[in-house]
This record gives sequence, C-alpha cells and structure tokens, in this order.
Amino acid sequence: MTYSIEARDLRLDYRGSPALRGIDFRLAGGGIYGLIGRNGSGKTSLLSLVASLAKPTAGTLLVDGEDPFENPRIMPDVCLVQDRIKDSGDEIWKVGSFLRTAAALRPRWDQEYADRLVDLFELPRRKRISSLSLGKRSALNIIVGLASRAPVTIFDEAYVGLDAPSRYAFYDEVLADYMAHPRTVIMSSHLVEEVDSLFEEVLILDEGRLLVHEDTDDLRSRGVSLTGPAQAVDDLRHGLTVLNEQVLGGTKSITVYGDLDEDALSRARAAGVEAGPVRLQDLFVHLTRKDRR
Ligand SMILES: Nc1ncnc2c1ncn2[C@@H]1O[C@H](COP(=O)(O)OP(=O)(O)OP(=O)(O)O)[C@@H](O)[C@H]1O
Repeated sequence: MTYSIEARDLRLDYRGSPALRGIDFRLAGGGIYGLIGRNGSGKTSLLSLVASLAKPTAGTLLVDGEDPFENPRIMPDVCLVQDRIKDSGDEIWKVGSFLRTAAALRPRWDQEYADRLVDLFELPRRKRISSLSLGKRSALNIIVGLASRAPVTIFDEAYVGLDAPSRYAFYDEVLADYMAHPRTVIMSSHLVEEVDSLFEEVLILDEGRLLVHEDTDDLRSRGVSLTGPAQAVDDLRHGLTVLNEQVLGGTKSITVYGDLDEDALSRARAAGVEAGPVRLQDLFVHLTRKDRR
C-alpha cells in the first residue's frame, strides 16, 4: 500500500524562527525518495510534520489526501525512524519487549520479518536497550521501520550510526522489502554517496527552502564536469551554471549544472575537453555551498 505526500506553501516556525519557509512538492508515492540537506536545513522539521509530531505554522500538508496531524487513520501508517533511541525512557525496555510494543502499534507489522532482521543485525533479544551500543540501537529502530511495513516509512538519518557492513545490509533490505511490498519510503541524510542509487527522486532542502525536487537520473544528468585546455573549457561555460572551478597550469576543470546538449558535448570533445559525470554528493555540496546562497 502506498500513500502520496503533498506540501503546499508549508511553513514551520520555532518560536518565531523559521525552519521551513514555504515548501511545495508532491510525492506520488510508491517510491524511495531521498531527502538531502545540510545540517539545520529543515529535514527533521519536515519529516516531523509528515509523522504528525508537530503541526505546521502555515500552509498545507496532505498524506494520502488528508491532514496527518492527530489523524487516527494516517498516524499508525506513518513510521518515522530516527537515528537512535534518544533519552525517551525507552532504554529500560528489553529488545524483545520493545519490538512487541512496536508491533502492537503498527497494524501492518510482520513479526516473522522482524525476527529475521533481529538475527541479521545480531541483536540480543533479552538485553536492555540501555546496554546496547549506539549502532545496535540504530539497528533496533531500523528493524521497527522495516517490519512496520507502514505505507509511509521514513528513515531520518537512521543509518548513519551503523557500521559499514550493517549499513550495506540495511540498504539491501530496504530495496528488497520495498520491491516485495511497495510503499512510500523517505530516506534523509547529508551523506548520500552510498545510498543515492536507491533514490528514484531527490529533494534537496537548503535553509528551509526546497532547492531541488527531481528524478534522480535527470538530476545526475544535469551535472557535468569538463576538464581540458582552459580556453576550450571557458568557451563551453556560456549559459550554464558553474558550480565549481579548478585551474592547474593550463588545464581547467569546471563542474556545470544545466542542460548541456549533445552538440556542445561533441564540440567539447573535438577541442580536447573531457566530459564526465558528477556524483550526486558533489552536486549537493556545490548546490548548497554558502557562497551560492
Ligand atoms: N525544537 C526546536 N526548537 C527550536 N529550533 C529548532 C528546533 N528543532 C529544530 N530547530 C531549528 O530548525 C532548523 C531546522 O532544523 P532541523 O533539525 O529540521 O534540520 P536538519 O536538516 O534535520 O538538520 P541535521 O542534519 O543537523 O539533523 C534549524 O535552524 C534548527 O536549529
């Protein structure tokens, strides 16, 4: 089951200080979406609204066509997983009881899958959460997100604390389980290098504004690095946004963002300029650089 998510001029202030400054987007649902942004850009604020942990200051937010805030139909079907169990009082629970409680709150919970994930992430069922390492606590939360099978499942930086083998196991699980049980999955992070291949669409937040919302492949194709003789590279830059520029002797390398057509690319090659792809992480870094704001 999949739910759409729609925001119209969505705003959130904390005591008069804006965290979201008028956000508009529509996620059709049934996809894995990447929400990227620098620290403090508003990712958690936006996701908290979707999960009904807060009410917008202004604007509209709709999940499956309805306002999610204190909405008894929508709330059990939105599962927000944060990086670890913070000082919420949950630390006194044993792993097994914590999962049983999560199961009771989630109408689409799959216990067999939860058990398999507990084994995969090697979590001790009888231990108290307070005695788990931070990475194991993250894994426990991730298990709740996956096994909930919630039509809207959100991982808010949830995997950043996992070690590399566990992170890769998590990415494999997200993809496999999403294929078997399509739903709306949102993964937020400022570290996208390992996960960007999972995203069908990417949203980039910057200082409370939505800078980009695009199909991931389209976004990638808009970023090109051009390296070659300085003059030849400069001849190509007209009409394109130059995100980054480096000069080494007579060689120049620029990262451009925009629609570079095939004609321009052939001219570039003829002039000895090499055109290469730009990683999503680099595009994100350049697009959100302080001096570009
Ligand atoms: N409870 C709060 N009270 C006051 N201001 C807050 C609160 N939570 C967030 N903010 C502010 O709102 C803005 C957005 O914060 P938010 O946590 O949504 O960003 P983020 O993109 O999730 O950041 P990070 O990657 O560091 O987790 C920041 O300026 C932050 O200081």
